[in-house]
Amino acid sequence: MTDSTENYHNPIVNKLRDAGLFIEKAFVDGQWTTKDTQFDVLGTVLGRMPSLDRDDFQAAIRSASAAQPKFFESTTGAARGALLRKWSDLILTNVDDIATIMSLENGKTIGEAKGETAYAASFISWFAEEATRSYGTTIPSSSPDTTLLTIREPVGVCGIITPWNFPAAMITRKVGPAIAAGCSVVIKPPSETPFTCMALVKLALEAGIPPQLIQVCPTKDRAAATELATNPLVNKISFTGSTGVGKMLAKLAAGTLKKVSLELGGNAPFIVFDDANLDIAAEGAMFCKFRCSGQTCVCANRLYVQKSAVKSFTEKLVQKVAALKMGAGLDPSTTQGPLVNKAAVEKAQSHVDDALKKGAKLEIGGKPRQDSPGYFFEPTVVSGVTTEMVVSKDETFGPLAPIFVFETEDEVVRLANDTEFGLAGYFFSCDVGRAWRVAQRLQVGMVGVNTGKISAAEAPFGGVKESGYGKEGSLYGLADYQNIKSITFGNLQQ
Ligand SMILES: NC(=O)c1ccc[n+]([C@@H]2O[C@H](COP(=O)([O-])OP(=O)(O)OC[C@H]3O[C@@H](n4cnc5c(N)ncnc54)[C@H](O)[C@@H]3O)[C@@H](O)[C@H]2O)c1
Ligand SMILES: O=CCCC(=O)O
Repeated sequence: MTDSTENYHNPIVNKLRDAGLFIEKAFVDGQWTTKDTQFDVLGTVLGRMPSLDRDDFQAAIRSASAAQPKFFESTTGAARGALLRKWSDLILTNVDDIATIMSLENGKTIGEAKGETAYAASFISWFAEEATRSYGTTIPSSSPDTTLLTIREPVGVCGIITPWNFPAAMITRKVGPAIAAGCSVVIKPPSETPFTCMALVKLALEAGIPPQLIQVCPTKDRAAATELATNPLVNKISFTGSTGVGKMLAKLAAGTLKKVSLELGGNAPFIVFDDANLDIAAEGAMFCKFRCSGQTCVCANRLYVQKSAVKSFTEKLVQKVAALKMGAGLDPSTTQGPLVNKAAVEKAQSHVDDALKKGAKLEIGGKPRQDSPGYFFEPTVVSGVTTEMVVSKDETFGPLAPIFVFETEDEVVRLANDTEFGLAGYFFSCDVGRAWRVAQRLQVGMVGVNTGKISAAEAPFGGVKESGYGKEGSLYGLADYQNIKSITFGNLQQ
């Protein structure tokens, strides 16, 4: 192990204004550290990271546990807010470098990467404000002899595990409220995209956040990462990722009854009624289907279009898809970056093949492409899709827009809800009565009505059913990192 933050010869640093933001190290107990056991990020194209083991996780947890009470006891909400505000400002000042690192490790376009960096910073600045609004209550007591009130306390040490598709925002949406509440965190960043996380943490230190408060344990050893779910010193685990891994972590966390937040997979319905503005609907579909090349948990997975609108909507969508341009994320003319890996391309292909085999029609796209390095799959639209096809049940997590036809409102609501997932849902209609009805009837945590954009720091983010539990961002996000303590005061007068 070493305490050096020096950076060296990796060619990526030539693309950065501040080469020190590219860090191939872990951050444990206030030290930048490395190990002999390492893993490649993007093969060997980008860099290497130390792969931490269970002992390292335990050391990080112990250090975070020792630091947390000191931090909470020595800071007010306003002081924690000031630290977070400074961190958010530093992220925005370094947006170009962070976006460059993110685009290189994730593949998303530089425009999207800058957008995500601003989105990531917005969670920190949001929770900087929330830190000062952590109110308790006074409660009318049922007994004349007592006075009852509540205060909010940090849960303690939070284990944080996040996916590669939003290398910055999934981390700040958790770390922002954790620090606002007075918690410490041990982060297991995604092994596909650890470098964005390290840059963010370096800026957190520059902002003055105490070193032991944020620990980062990159690893390829998934079993070691489960220490965050089992170690008794960890009080909460917050996970974003697939439903299978989320369920496994929740079971492990039950052993010590940790508080658990789970942001899991989706299978979002996207409904276009025949009274919708079809141009707005097609625009919404482009955003929420093809953002991050279809690799977001809130991406539309099933597009239901009412029979009389299907021809016109499909034409509009195909025309827009034809204008997309695949390529390297750093090329400013690129609108679609590569998928995360070969398996992602194979999954998209298998969903297309299955649909076509069962009678769907290919409108555009439909195959892998290899014009530049990376795993590309053409933005694809398939029509005539039915419930027998795999894509009606399984999240593609890729650039495939499958169009189903429906006839009535009742039918489409039933179809939309016919899934074990319940993260996001979208629909387009100019009928106010229908808008209110359908918004209530969709079994999801988040609904977009006449818009495909539902994500913002102020909007409660989270799902129902097997898409998980807990709300991130918004006025609810801080509470997930706090315990409410009730204090009953006995009346001292006889
Ligand atoms: N609801 C949300 O907010 C949200 C946001 C982004 C992604 N997602 C979901 O995430 C999934 C895609 O991400 P993914 O493929 O990286 O998910 P994943 O579950 O495979 O991985 C997520 C994180 O968990 C880690 N992990 C994986 N297996 C583990 C194990 N056995 N023990 C400990 N840690 C483990 C990974 O290394 C990564 O850091 C999709 O289903 C998507 O819908 C949900
Ligand atoms: O992938 C899921 C998160 C994306 C978002 O916050 O909009």
